[in-house]
Amino acid sequence: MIEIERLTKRYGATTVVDDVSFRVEEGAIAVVVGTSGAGKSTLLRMINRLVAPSAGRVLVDGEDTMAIPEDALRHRIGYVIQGYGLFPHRTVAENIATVPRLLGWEKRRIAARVEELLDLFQLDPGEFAQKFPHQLSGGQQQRVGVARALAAKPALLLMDEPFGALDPVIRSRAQDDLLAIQRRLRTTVVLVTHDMNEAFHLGDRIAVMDRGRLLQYASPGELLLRPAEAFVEQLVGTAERPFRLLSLTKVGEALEPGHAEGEPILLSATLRDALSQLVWLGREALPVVDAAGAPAGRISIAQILRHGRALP
Ligand SMILES: Nc1ncnc2c1ncn2[C@@H]1O[C@H](COP(=O)(O)OP(=O)(O)OP(=O)(O)O)[C@@H](O)[C@H]1O
Repeated sequence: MIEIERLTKRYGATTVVDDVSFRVEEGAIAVVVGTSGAGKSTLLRMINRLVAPSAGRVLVDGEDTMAIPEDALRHRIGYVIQGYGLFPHRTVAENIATVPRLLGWEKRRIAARVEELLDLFQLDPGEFAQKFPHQLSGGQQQRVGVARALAAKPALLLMDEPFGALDPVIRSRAQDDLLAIQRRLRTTVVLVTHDMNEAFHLGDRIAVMDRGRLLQYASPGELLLRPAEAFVEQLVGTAERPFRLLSLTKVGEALEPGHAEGEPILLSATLRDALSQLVWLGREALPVVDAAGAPAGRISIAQILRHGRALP
């Protein structure tokens, strides 16, 4: 768990992070969004003390970060930035091994960890371990960057626009991969982005910042239905609001009994996916199946509308 208490950063007379407090539960993903210059990166960099706070404090698992020596702190907190910051003259394996080496892990343990992470990120160790960063695609470099940040099993992972350099298709896959890996490892994550779609896709909670201030810190559903200020509503995008709401609910949560004809939809798909499919196929309803392909019921346009209105 991470607790940010009244964190403030001033440069001369300018306050770039202004009295920000929020808490991220163990194993949750908090996404910080806001316009350019809102103070998102500065906030993130105060968490691992790359930037020294002017006031306030950060607790990681109850411990004040000021009480932890800086290098020890950075070993406990993974950090991923746009462009991944891989060491160009080190192989993929050496890059991933950076922190375990600094921590003095035994060679065998490091090798096993590197292999485990390469597997986890679907990079065949035989093919990738000895490659250099310039021999990898952007998406592969991104995965190595995250693998390196996770190598020493950090309590917390900080990510600053980690998908910013990826094209939309790869970006969406990288987000899904991160979610799958994060759900498995249960690492607490604080991620900065200016992309609202990314925020709604990844965030258990979303922190909205504007000119250094935290305007709202809430779940995606609350942010949509109860925006604290006009600026939050505007940032969320009123035209996108219904679709974002539908994307927060799984088909399984709105399932109807009965049959329908046509291409089945998975229980785990979102209502947004279902609506899109229904409109595309020009149907009133479609069958729903579970992951094994067994029939589970149906989903209809009428049901999606009913559900859309009844959301929290
Ligand atoms: N070392 C510094 N000295 C003076 N001002 C700084 C310094 N670092 C950042 N700032 C200012 O602080 C403000 C917040 O910067 P920050 O990078 O945290 O914003 P951001 O929300 O991450 O923006 P972006 O999305 O554009 O990266 C900006 O106005 C920036 O110019």
